[in-house]
Order: sequence, then C-alpha cells, then structure tokens
Amino acid sequence: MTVSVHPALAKAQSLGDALPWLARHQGRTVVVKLGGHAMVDEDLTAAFARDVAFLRYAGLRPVVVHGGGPQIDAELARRGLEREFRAGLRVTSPPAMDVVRMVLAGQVQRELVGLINRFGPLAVGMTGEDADTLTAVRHVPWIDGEPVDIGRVGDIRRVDTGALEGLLADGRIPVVSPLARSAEDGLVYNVNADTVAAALATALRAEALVMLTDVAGLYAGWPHGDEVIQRLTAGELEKLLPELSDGMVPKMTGCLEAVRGGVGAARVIDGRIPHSVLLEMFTDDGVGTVIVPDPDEAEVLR
Ligand SMILES: Nc1ncnc2c1ncn2[C@@H]1O[C@H](COP(=O)(O)OP(=O)(O)O)[C@@H](O)[C@H]1O
Ligand SMILES: CC(=O)N[C@@H](CCC(=O)OP(=O)(O)O)C(=O)O
Repeated sequence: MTVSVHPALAKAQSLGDALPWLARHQGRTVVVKLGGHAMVDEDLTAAFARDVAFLRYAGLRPVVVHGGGPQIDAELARRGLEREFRAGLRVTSPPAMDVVRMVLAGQVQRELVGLINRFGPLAVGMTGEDADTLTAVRHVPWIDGEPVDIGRVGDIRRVDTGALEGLLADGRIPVVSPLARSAEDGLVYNVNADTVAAALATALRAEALVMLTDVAGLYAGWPHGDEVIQRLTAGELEKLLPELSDGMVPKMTGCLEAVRGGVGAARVIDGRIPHSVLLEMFTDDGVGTVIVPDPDEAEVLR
C-alpha cells in the first residue's frame, strides 16, 4: 500500500519544528529595530510588518523601533538642505530637526503602523516624546580628541517605560520613532534609532534586541573583508569598538550596552532577506551577528 503525502505536510512540519522556540519566547519582550535602509523596498517592509504581527500572535511582546536615515536624506535634498554625518550621527541643525521629526513621526512611523494593522488593531505609533518615554541630553561627540557640536542630537538620559508597558499589557505593538525631549532646554532632539532600540530593550529587560539592517551582519576587516562575524561576547565587542566606523558605531555600541544592561542577546541581521526576523526567532538558521553577555555575566543573569 502506498501512503500519499499530503501536499501541506511540509507546512505542518515547519509549524511543529517551531514549538520549542514558541515555548521559550512565550510572554517575552523583544525589541526589533528596522533600519531605514531595510525599508527602502516596499515588499520587504510589508513582510517585516507581517512578521511582527506574527510574533505578537505567537505570544511574544514585540516593540518596534524604526529608523529612517535614507528617507530623511531624501526630504533634506528636496528642500535643498545639507546632509552631514559625524561618527555615524546626523549633524542636526534646527531646520534639519524639523525635517527629521516630520519624516520619522509623520511618514515612516505612520507607514509601519498601517502595514502592521492590516493584521489586526495592534500597532500604536509614538515617539520618545510621548509620555516622556525618552528624556535626552545633548550629545557632544569627541572626534580626533576634540568635542564637536553636531546640533540637536541627543543621548538618552532617562527612559520611562510606563506608556510602553501599558500598551504591551493591552496586547498592542508600540512602534517608536527615535525622538526625545530634552530635560535641559525642553527642545526635541534627534536620537539614533539603534541607540533608542538598545535603551528600550535594556529598560524593558527584553529577552532580545534584534536589529535589521542592509548588510549580512558585522563584517571583520570592513570594507575589504567578506567574513561576517557570527558571535561575539560583550568583552570581545568592547575591544573591537574603536575599529568600527559609520553606522556600525551606534549599532554596536547599542548592542554592547544592551547585553551589559541585562538583555539576553543582541543580534544584527540582514533585513534584505525576507522574514529574517522569523528565521532568527524560530529556527536554528538565524543569520547575522549575535552579541552575548560575557560568560560570568550570563551566570549572574541565569
Ligand atoms: N564592519 C562593518 N560591517 C558591516 N557594515 C559596516 C561595517 N562598518 C560600517 N558598516 C556600514 O554600516 C551600515 C549599516 O549601518 P546604517 O547605515 O546606520 O544602517 P541602518 O539604516 O540599518 O541603521 C552598512 O550598510 C555599512 O555601510
Ligand atoms: C542622530 C541620528 O543620526 N539620527 C538618525 C535617526 C534615524 C535613524 O537612526 O535611521 P537609521 O536607523 O535608518 O540609520 C538620523 O537622523 O538619520
């Protein structure tokens, strides 16, 4: 007797295979950061929104932080304003700040909220300004041994998780734009989205911080090497930080601060691969770079 194999058996198999991960992640908070580069492709952004809704229906508590670098660049160019970065951070003049706020909170965040809410009344957009979630101080980077004024760029001084906790308890998915109010001058500041994602993951004591970007992970010997570093302990990353450049500076600094602050693991993954978030959360085949606490810290956290 021949037994015919049902065509959908492979799907049932995949669902079954996800069981250990579903059990492990149940009720856990995960902060997912979507970089602006990863949002340039509409289909990929829609697939990301679907994956985030999936995480929520699978019993996790996802919090989304979005970037928007290329989208801000486009609007600055349209208005004839200059684009300049120092140490991976945008030099933000008052007119540039208006553009940053408008693009992040008025365009990019709205788009993501709409895409996630195709799957139910889940996403609620907010910025770090809302309910004083993020309070900033002016960031003054030291470049070549000197403090450099890069305008309205903030460092996070304080995180108030009240509004986020309320939304999560209500089963919603917060979608957070990286803006913060300053306690010093009351103005709104531009904060790098990786920095915000790391601060929220730490304050929420998230199980994981996942950053989707436009490369396969952290490359050794960038820009000449072609080897993606798969795994680093916090201590190993700390030694590597001074060698990093561009967008990897805030990204890896954020990963380091998150795992040092109690987050279980921080991952930088390839947002150009459809459903990379699901691959990362529900299979052994996660791709990219993972930062884990130092062995002794892992002991203490256990
Ligand atoms: N060692 C490195 N490995 C990978 N990418 C690197 C490295 N150093 C610098 N980069 C740059 O960092 C970029 C990712 O950071 P960023 O542009 O801020 O992305 P996102 O919009 O996802 O935050 C990559 O596209 C690459 O150009
Ligand atoms: C201070 C600073 O650089 N802020 C970033 C905020 C957006 C961001 O971080 O976007 P990505 O994740 O796409 O890079 C900016 O103005 O571009």
